[in-house]
Amino acid sequence: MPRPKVLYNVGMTADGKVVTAAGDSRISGEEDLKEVHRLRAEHDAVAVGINTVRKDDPMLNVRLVEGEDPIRVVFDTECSIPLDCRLVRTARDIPTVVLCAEADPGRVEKLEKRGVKVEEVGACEDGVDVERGLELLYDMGVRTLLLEGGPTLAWSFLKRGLIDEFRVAVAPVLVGGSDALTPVEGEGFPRVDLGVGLELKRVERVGRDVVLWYEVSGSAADLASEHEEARGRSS
Ligand SMILES: NC(=O)C1=CN([C@@H]2O[C@H](COP(=O)(O)OP(=O)(O)OC[C@H]3O[C@@H](n4cnc5c(N)ncnc54)[C@H](OP(=O)(O)O)[C@@H]3O)[C@@H](O)[C@H]2O)C=CC1
Ligand SMILES: Nc1nc(O)c(N)c(N[C@@H]2O[C@H](COP(=O)(O)O)[C@@H](O)[C@H]2O)n1
Repeated sequence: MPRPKVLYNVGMTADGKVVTAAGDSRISGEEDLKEVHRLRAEHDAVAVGINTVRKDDPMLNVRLVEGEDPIRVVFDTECSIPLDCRLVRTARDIPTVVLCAEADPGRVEKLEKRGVKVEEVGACEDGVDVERGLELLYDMGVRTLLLEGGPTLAWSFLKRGLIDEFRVAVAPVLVGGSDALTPVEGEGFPRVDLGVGLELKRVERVGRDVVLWYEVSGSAADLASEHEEARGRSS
């Protein structure tokens, strides 16, 4: 089934954290934030997990550069999104979709009255059925999706092979914290060679940050065997 192309984008400290243990996620510098808004304008939709909504109360719109707002999508298993969060409060002006596993009809009514579109797509082991959710977005006309996190939702996409590109802005700061989250959380792959392989496409300095732009190129195990084959051919 067709699905949108997915770019996962995060701001990360030089020691690999996307939020401090105390909950501060303002990591990217001003220039990179402008780039993030440019990316939002270039994508049909932007998606986050419900914890990011709970912690950051984000807008996910385009306001630092000229451009159109993308559709805002929240993966929210039980349709628990707060009615007073900014996404819901602005849903009449900016298309906002909540993808849930199943929802109480009273809850759906409250959200839809406020302009939010609620879609029940069923469950997977991690929460909302991500594959079905992406297919539904495709059916709605979404061809490109900017995944903005958080790391728990990103793992759910990654382990299913649903991330096509990864862009990370590395900020020149160290924050430490063994409880501070990294770009991808979840259970993780047990071995490096089973991880998702990346190919570096671009490195650029954006203000004070360094941006690394990767394409996903299969599992690290696949890449290792291709590399061995190429070595065999050249010897
Ligand atoms: N620096 C950066 O660029 C960014 C930082 N962040 C930070 O990340 C933190 C939030 O990340 P995190 O805690 O990982 O939470 P997420 O935002 O990834 O949300 C995860 C939650 O989404 C719900 N969910 C629904 N369907 C799925 C699914 N299929 N797979 C996984 N989760 C699903 C679950 O909650 P439920 O079961 O309740 O529905 C789950 O616990 C915040 O502190 C935020 O500031 C976030 C984005 C970017
Ligand atoms: N790329 C990036 N860099 C950071 O430093 C960030 N904190 C984020 N966060 C993402 O953007 C959301 C906030 O968006 P608004 O400014 O409210 O529009 C936040 O919730 C994360 O998804 N991204």
